[in-house]
Amino acid sequence: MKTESVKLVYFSPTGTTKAVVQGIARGIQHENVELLDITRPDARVQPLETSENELLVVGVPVYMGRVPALVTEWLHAIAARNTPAVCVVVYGNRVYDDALIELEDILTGCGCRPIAGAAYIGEHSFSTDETPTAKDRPDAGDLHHAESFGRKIREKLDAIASADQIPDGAIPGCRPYRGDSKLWTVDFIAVGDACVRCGTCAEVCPVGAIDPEDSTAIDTKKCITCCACIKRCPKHARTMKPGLVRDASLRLHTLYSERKEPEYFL
Ligand SMILES: Cc1cc2nc3c(=O)[nH]c(=O)nc-3n(C[C@H](O)[C@H](O)[C@H](O)COP(=O)(O)O)c2cc1C
Repeated sequence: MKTESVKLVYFSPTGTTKAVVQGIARGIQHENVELLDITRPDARVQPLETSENELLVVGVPVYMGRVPALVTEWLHAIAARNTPAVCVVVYGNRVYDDALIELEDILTGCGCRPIAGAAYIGEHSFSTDETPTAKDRPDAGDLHHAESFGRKIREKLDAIASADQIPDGAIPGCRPYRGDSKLWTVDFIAVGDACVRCGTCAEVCPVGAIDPEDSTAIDTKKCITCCACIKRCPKHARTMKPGLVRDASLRLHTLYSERKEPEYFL
């Protein structure tokens, strides 16, 4: 089937999900690719409308084995009409549990026809230089895999005349979903003297939890512990205080150091 465009939709506070879906898009090789980055709160105001003539690629990170609760409302509101869709989850080398089938269910529920799914590995949000987990992933091998997955999606689309011919259910998973969509409410970010109040942290925060005028003022009720502000601080002024998140970082580093590989389902 012919598609007029590919829409790449992603939520990606620390950039690994974005890198993966862009890799997939390179493999799909469509001349008309539109990016819809829903990481920032202002990008999740307008609902998305799509038609049968488009291919939707939706990528989210795995949070506690689930699709991040923060984006489910926006995803549920997508207005699709038989739109072929690719479901992509990116996880930090621990587990993705049922996040992929959850994403498939959400997209099916709003009128999409899932054509493929994949789980990739990205550097864990809680990874630090001292306790790295899946450091620098997706790496060249992962991105090569993503491009090859993209080519396979294209071949699958080329082999059918319309979205009605997409066969059901290649994506594995259980219902009710494992994992827990409830995140921690925790005061875990230390701001050091190197901070120059440039405001980058507030800009990259996906939930508006940081005061743009005072980067030490963090609303812990809004914070989703994504660590974008830590990882993207140009002065490396933000670190983890001792406690829940730093302990988790050490635990992940200790227990999940064995490299996992991407998987796709077509
Ligand atoms: C609150 C939270 C929960 C997470 N839960 C999981 C998980 O259950 N399994 C896992 O392997 N990685 C987990 N991660 C790690 C992210 O899925 C991973 O780092 C991903 O690559 C981040 O995507 P991004 O770079 O697009 O933000 C979690 C990260 C955060 C912030």
